[in-house]
Amino acid sequence: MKGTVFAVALNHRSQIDAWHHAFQQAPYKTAPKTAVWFIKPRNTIIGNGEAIPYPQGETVQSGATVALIVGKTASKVREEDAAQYIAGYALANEVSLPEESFYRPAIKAKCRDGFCPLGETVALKDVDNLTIITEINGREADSWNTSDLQRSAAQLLSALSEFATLNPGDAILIGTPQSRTEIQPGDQVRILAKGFPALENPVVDERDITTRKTFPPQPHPHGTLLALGLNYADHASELEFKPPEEPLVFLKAPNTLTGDNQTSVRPNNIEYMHYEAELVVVIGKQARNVSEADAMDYVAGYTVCNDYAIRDYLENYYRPNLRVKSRDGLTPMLSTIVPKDAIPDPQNLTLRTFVNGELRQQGTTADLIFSVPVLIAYLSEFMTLNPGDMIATGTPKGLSDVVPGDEVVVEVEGVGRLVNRIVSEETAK
Ligand SMILES: O=C(O)C/C(=C\C=C(/O)C(=O)O)C(=O)O
Ligand SMILES: [Mg+2]
Repeated sequence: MKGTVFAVALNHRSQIDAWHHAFQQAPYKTAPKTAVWFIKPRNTIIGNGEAIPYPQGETVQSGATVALIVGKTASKVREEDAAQYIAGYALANEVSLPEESFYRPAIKAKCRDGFCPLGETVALKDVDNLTIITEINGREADSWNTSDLQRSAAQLLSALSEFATLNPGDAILIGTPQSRTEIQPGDQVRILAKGFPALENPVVDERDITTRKTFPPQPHPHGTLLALGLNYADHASELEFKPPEEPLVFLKAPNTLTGDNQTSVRPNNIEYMHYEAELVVVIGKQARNVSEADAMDYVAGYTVCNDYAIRDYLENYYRPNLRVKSRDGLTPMLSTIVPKDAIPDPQNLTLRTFVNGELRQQGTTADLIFSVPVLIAYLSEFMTLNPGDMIATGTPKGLSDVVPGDEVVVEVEGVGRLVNRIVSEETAK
């Protein structure tokens, strides 16, 4: 799979029923109004026949589904035109630990190594009434029909392309029912649907997997972009949150990246477009189960990003939804990496944001709740970090709204200074 694998949560009617009570809780007290997106990063993707690694002591659930495969660059596509942008479909398995909450992106449940088997692409016209069967060790364990989805594949492509340009090879997993099939080491998981070759994967205790997928050491910015929410206590309290007890990690797709001296679009009819100055750590060497003490050996260097958020679009589900944080061009990042050795102490750098020359945000990485080594140890405990992967470490207090015409400069001491200008949707056309 050469593209980004997007996935949608809560798209099956049985999930809406099962989570009904949770949706009524504060602060939103309503079901999600828009599709709830997340990403299956590159460490999760495996092919037909490859082993699904089973993390010891966890419950693992198979989630048979279909992936829509994008065939042509798609931006703001209408539902009725969606078919022109679809190359075909492939069977997929959205493997997950049980979903205990839809409040956070559940990276630990969904983004483990090998948790997204993907089959061969088939040029089918649509998958709107497709029965998907899961067999475990040759016996049928589950069956569901795509007609029970809330949004069809065409509707999903249209909704996602509204804020994220999709490229050929990108995929969208169209959803799974609430009930999933538990799998165990030694199981053979087979997914079947009419018109598709079977997708078959053995489940293997992850301690028995000796080879890990490597990726070419692509230059920044093509790795997986992980980002921290609320990693500075002063910023958490500014948003009226308690500081987190565990890192709150979410993912951003490549469509959101742009460079220095570029423009970013403020959507019409919103109130909160917030800049976020962040130190970005770039991984230099494959990291899995790395201790805090060794973590810095895996760092190539540092760069700077502006993790813009359209906070109007926050919903209380898989927060923050990609619609808030992964919009086209809304993550400016410097293309230069300052080597690790040039920054003796990444835990003592000043971050600043200037809007039209006025200092609006200032903080120091000394206030990071979870430090760089802690984050690398935390992530590598359940996923392989590869060269080129990036960790945006979060932003300190000092958010304010920015509007078309504003020049926004974010800087991290010793690492760099990144300039961006805000434009309106009309100017961007
Ligand atoms: O968006 C929010 O309200 C908080 C948040 C993410 C915050 C950051 O990106 C950050 O602190 O840098 C969230 O995950 O909900
Ligand atoms: Mg941020």
